[in-house]
Amino acid sequence: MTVAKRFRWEAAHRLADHPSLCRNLHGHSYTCWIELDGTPGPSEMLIDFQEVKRVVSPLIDAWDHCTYVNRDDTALREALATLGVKHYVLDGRSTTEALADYVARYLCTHGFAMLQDHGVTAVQVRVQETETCYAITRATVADYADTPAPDLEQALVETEAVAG
Ligand SMILES: Nc1nc2c(c(=O)[nH]1)N=C([C@H](O)[C@H](O)COP(=O)(O)OP(=O)(O)OP(=O)(O)O)CN2
Ligand SMILES: [Zn+2]
Repeated sequence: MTVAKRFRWEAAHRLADHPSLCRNLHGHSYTCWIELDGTPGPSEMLIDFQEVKRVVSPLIDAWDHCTYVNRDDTALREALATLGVKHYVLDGRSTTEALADYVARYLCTHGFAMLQDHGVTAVQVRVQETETCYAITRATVADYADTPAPDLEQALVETEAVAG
């Protein structure tokens, strides 16, 4: 059985080393489908969608109306700091693939016990960046037992003046 929950957020980013338009700062209305695989128990519910939302929402809230910035992109980091606007520092490029992997890692680490308790064995995360492109990553929950959980507080830079 596979069940799925959708999330949405708005964010800006750039791929600084991209040979074409994507090197410019631009924005996307991101959509993310999280699919969870397992066998429902006597409750006829594999996992309550609200539990998935409880785990993933802090990440989506951190990402909504942020600018993703690569830790190595010092020019953009300085500009964002000067402007005092919300941004989220990634240890690499803000590609659709990287964001899908990040969501999967976030869910499978912060939600590890919850997923195991409900017998969720695997997740698929699909992040859609534009109408014409998306990335899907597949993760086996048991593989994340010793994986460090992403730390939102370290990655999110938000000034009081712009916090929602
Ligand atoms: N494999 C990847 N390729 C590209 C990524 C990515 O994350 N993974 N990202 C970009 C850019 O961020 C861009 O925003 C999206 O690119 P693209 O699909 O080319 O966008 P367009 O709106 O120009 O696409 P249309 O062809 O007009 O639909 C680039 N590549
Ligand atoms: Zn883009």
